Amino acid sequence: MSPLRIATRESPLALWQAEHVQARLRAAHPGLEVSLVPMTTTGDQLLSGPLSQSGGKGLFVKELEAALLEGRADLAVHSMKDVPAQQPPGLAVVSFLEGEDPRDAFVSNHHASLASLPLGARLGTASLRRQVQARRLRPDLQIEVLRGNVGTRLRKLDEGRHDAILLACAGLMRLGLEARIRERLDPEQFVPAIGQGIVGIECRADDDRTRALLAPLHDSASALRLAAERSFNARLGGACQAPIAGHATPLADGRLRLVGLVGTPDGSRLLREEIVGDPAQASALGESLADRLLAAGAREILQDLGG
Ligand SMILES: NCc1[nH]cc(CCC(=O)O)c1CC(=O)O
Repeated sequence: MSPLRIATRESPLALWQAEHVQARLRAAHPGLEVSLVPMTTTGDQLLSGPLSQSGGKGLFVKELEAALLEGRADLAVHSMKDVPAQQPPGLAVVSFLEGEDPRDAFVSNHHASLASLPLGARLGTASLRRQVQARRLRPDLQIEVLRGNVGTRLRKLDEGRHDAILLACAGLMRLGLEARIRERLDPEQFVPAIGQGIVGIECRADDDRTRALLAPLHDSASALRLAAERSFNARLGGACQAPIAGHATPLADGRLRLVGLVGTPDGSRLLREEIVGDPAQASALGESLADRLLAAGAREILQDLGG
């Protein structure tokens, strides 16, 4: 059997995720050779270069997808949060691993929570989704742009450039940095990003061998969550410049609940809706929620942004 090649970004978090998938594949298929093909993406280069006004999520996955399409790798491991709503022709995201904590993390060396930050404190985050939700809870804060890999962001916090920063719990936990989390933000008040905390695996849609090898890694609860959240995002128009959040959770009675948020980039308008329904119709649920938000004003917001 030829070795299975995993395309991955070179950031510590991406490497952790790729090595995790490598270990899972080896465990599921003893004797299978699994290798890593690390590569730098345009998104990674921009992290250290000039600030691009959100060049689109696709920047972190495009090079990995090119490697798949050109046959230089067989699968790509992604944080689903960074994966756009639609894949290029010929590729498919076929497996989702079991989800890690989907919540956002409040990280600070001197303060215990977002609510207890002193008046006018400096909060670092680059994500529009986090900016607008933080501003709504704490309009007094000075929200500052913070970019880079998880390690870079923590270093900037430790250097005193910010009083606190916001990151995903999942990334910190994977990197063994869980102790840095001071507060896990309530997903009702602070809606997580679509796919946050879930690792997904993409391959060529017609590559039956890779798909069969990946099957034992697939988690159906994550797949449900993603189906609802990603169809919500796709219906809203995918990679636009508006802050968007979406988070699905299974209810005790077996139904699926989906919360969605769309706003203007400056947070002056923030629309939130929720829906509960049959998990077997997860994609339709996401689309219905998007339609509700579009009717409630998201259409104007997205049109104004040219989305
Ligand atoms: N945008 C970078 C990114 N992509 C995925 C994660 C965290 C891990 C995950 O959501 O699965 C992070 C870091 C962060 O937001 O703190």
